[in-house]
Amino acid sequence: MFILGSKSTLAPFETFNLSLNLLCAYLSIWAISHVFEGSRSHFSRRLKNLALLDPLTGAGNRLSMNHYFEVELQDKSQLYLFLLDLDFFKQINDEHGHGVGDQVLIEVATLLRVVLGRGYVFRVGGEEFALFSSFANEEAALNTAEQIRARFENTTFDIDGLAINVTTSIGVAKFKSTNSLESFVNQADKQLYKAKQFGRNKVYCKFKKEHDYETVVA
Ligand SMILES: Nc1nc2c(ncn2[C@@H]2O[C@H](COP(=O)(O)OP(=O)(O)OP(=O)(O)O)[C@@H](O)[C@H]2O)c(=O)[nH]1
Repeated sequence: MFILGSKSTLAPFETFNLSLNLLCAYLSIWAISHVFEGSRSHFSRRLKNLALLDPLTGAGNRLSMNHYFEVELQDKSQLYLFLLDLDFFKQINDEHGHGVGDQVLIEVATLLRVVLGRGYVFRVGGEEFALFSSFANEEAALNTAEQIRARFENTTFDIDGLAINVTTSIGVAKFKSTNSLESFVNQADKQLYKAKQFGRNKVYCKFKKEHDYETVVA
């Protein structure tokens, strides 16, 4: 009580000095914590990217596909999955080397993002990609898958002066309310298998009648 009630014995200059010191200390702590917080969030972003992105192509990996499907995606009612695999990719590696193969994969991922537009691209295997997007109906989904197939057929990648052509086989699946991610992927995988089996550079899906393939799909 005595101390609280006592008059300050500090001279005005000392009071000013003390306030200045306190202000400096406060600003220093603020600046340090600010820098620390900045680098902490930078590293946490980098860690997240390392965990969720394929380091070669920058596309999402399997883990981010799971997160996207299970957590982020709210409305799956019009969802379609294109499972896309490059045809005879081993030949590119064998003929031009793994480095060129890597560059092709980077170009492929970029082209997929461009052609798909709104939608998500994940690299789920060496030369296999999973594309998720919503469409108004089956025809629209199939048309887009076919456009992607045709785009690859008509694109020549320039890799360090080498002209590289690669085609794709695509299996398409439409989401059903009973689907888990695994069963959804399996559904598309069955169609991809058919596309490979029946000649590659093709789009297959369950909801398209077999006889239509001759006319619509290459
Ligand atoms: N350059 C490169 N090649 C990869 C990578 N991951 C997988 N591969 C190669 O992809 C090739 C896949 O070969 P296969 O499974 O025989 O498939 P494919 O030659 O595309 O033939 P189909 O799929 O049957 O049309 C192998 O040569 C793998 O080494 C990668 O990250 N970089």
